[in-house]
Amino acid sequence: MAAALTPAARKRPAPDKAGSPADAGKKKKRARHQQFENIDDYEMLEEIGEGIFGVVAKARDHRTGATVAVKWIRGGEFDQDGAPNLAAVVREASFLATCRGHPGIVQIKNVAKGEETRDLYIVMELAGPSLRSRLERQQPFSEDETRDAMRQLLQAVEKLHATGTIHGDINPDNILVGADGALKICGFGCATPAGDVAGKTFLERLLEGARTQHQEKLDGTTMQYRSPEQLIWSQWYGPEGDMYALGCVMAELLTGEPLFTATTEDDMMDQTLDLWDELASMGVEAFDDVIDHLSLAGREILAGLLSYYSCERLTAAEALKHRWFTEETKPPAAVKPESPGFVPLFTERSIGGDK
Ligand SMILES: Nc1ncnc2c1ncn2[C@@H]1O[C@H](COP(=O)(O)OP(=O)(O)OP(=O)(O)O)[C@@H](O)[C@H]1O
Repeated sequence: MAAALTPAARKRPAPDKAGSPADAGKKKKRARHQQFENIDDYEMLEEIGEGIFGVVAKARDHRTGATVAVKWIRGGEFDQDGAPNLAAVVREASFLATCRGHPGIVQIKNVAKGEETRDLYIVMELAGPSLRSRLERQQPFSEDETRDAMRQLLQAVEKLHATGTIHGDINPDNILVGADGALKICGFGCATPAGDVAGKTFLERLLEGARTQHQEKLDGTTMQYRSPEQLIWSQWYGPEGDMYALGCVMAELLTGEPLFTATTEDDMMDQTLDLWDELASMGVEAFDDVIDHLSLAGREILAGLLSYYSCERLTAAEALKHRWFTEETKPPAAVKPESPGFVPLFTERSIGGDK
């Protein structure tokens, strides 16, 4: 069994000692907290996540008393004009808005702009904790739990892809787990429109030069969940990259450990090629050593998602029609559409500046 499928010796975070890097991080977060409290309508309760484009915090909406999640992107952090921020936020908010109402995608409530600071805020429903923290705290998922989780994720990704959106950064940090086990995909900072690449094979994309837009954001994606084509030909990746990431997530649900543990792009490529080699030579038996509690049908899904060639990879719609989902003995939980509870987007209003 090659390294790619060996359960990872995942490194736990170092103990939080005074003066350690973790402590320095906390001080940084506290400083942000003080500034965040200056926002008129939202009282910051605690920071819950951080991406390259902003901080996500649990916050209380003073007007309604509701607890929400606010992604705060500081104005001008990436450009003196602040223009790239605005474009990125509008794009991220638009992707979320397009999918609103789907239970598997975190609901956007509002977008706001601080007139003085030019900070931008995406207000969302609060969900979570993240699947990453669930996996770190509890046992790996059983096959039934994995099937339920994968069904929800595939339905959400089917919706995303149907709207022409590539998420681009699906990983356990960007999957939130509700108290009832309901999963929601968040973290749309690297999302991109399928645009020119939609409906084309990978080869057609290469020949026609049809590139995925905004590929500059690939650096922000989580390397251990990148598909082979994202690793090699990053400008031509399509929605299939999300399917590969879902394969990585599925393996992690079953083992409790990340499928790939590479820390450099070269290592990641080596591990990706090892997996390709194993799947090519052993087929679904490639998973025997690490996933002993998965039926043949489940292994077919896993192998179909982790196919090296993007054109052979299962789409979300195809995966959902597979017998692993359709022939299970237990009836699937009904998925009810959610009321978006939506406040119109881009109602620009001042939410206070630095006072
Ligand atoms: N609505 C939410 N409720 C609870 N937690 C959230 C919510 N949205 C995001 N998070 C948490 O905050 C983290 C960072 O979110 P963010 O949207 O910044 O991620 P990202 O898109 O991966 O980063 P970036 O936008 O910088 O690329 C997520 O990984 C998630 O764990």
